[in-house]
Amino acid sequence: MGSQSNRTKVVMSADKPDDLITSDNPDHPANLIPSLCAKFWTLGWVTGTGGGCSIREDDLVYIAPSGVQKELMKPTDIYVLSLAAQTDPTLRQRTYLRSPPCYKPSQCTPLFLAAFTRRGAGCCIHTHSHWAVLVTLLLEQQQGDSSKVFEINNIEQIKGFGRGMGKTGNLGYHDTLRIPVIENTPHEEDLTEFLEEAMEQYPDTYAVLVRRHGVYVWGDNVHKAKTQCESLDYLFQLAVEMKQLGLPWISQVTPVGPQR
Ligand SMILES: CSCCC(=O)C(=O)COP(=O)(O)O
Ligand SMILES: [Zn+2]
Repeated sequence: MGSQSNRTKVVMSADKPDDLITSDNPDHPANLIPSLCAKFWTLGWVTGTGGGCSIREDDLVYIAPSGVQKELMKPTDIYVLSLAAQTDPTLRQRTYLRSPPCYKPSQCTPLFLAAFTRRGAGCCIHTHSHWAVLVTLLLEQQQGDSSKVFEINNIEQIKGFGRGMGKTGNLGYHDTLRIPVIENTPHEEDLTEFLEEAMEQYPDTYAVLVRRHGVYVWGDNVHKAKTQCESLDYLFQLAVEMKQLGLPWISQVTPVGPQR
């Protein structure tokens, strides 16, 4: 296995690339990625340069640099690419409309692109949250296929999740939330094929856990991706604490009141 630099070819193009990341609007992706990452850092999601997030607006994808302190990023650090301009179906060769000097694009880029191309997501967040990692370690203790999926039900915060891309409404209190787990690989970009397999196996999932590493969470837009990532982190923490108390993640609770 080589390093990312000799595995992924990066091509540059664009007339006025800085126009793509210059805006007074705090909700512009080039402003939003740094401000979101600064918030995520306070939650322990993107410490030590790990983790990050990417935003897609129509055809344009905004990506952070690799190996930088994500909470200190500036809009001028952001890469931009056009999804339509990508001709390599494996996305190993990528054409950037804007590329800041001195950096490489995030190693998470092909995983973010999988969420955009395969799910039509508008935002994808990758965290190295302790709670996500601990859940994968607890699952690792289980035998067989049960170690490959996190399942929880009958917890109010499950309502923070959509039913699936293209489906309306959110999960209900009694629904079971299932998040597949893939094994970690030495290089982040090598996770892509396993993330894509998990997406196929769990067509309604909005997240994939990576064993001993973290989690990828996406949504139609920034608001939904952030809501789902926060809900998931809450559930992961709860699950770890439930396990410490000997409480099961799946429970049989008799529904009360009218079922809608
Ligand atoms: C200590 S971070 C190792 C790489 C990683 O897992 C990650 O999420 C960050 O990758 P990037 O290329 O965006 O710095
Ligand atoms: Zn990572």
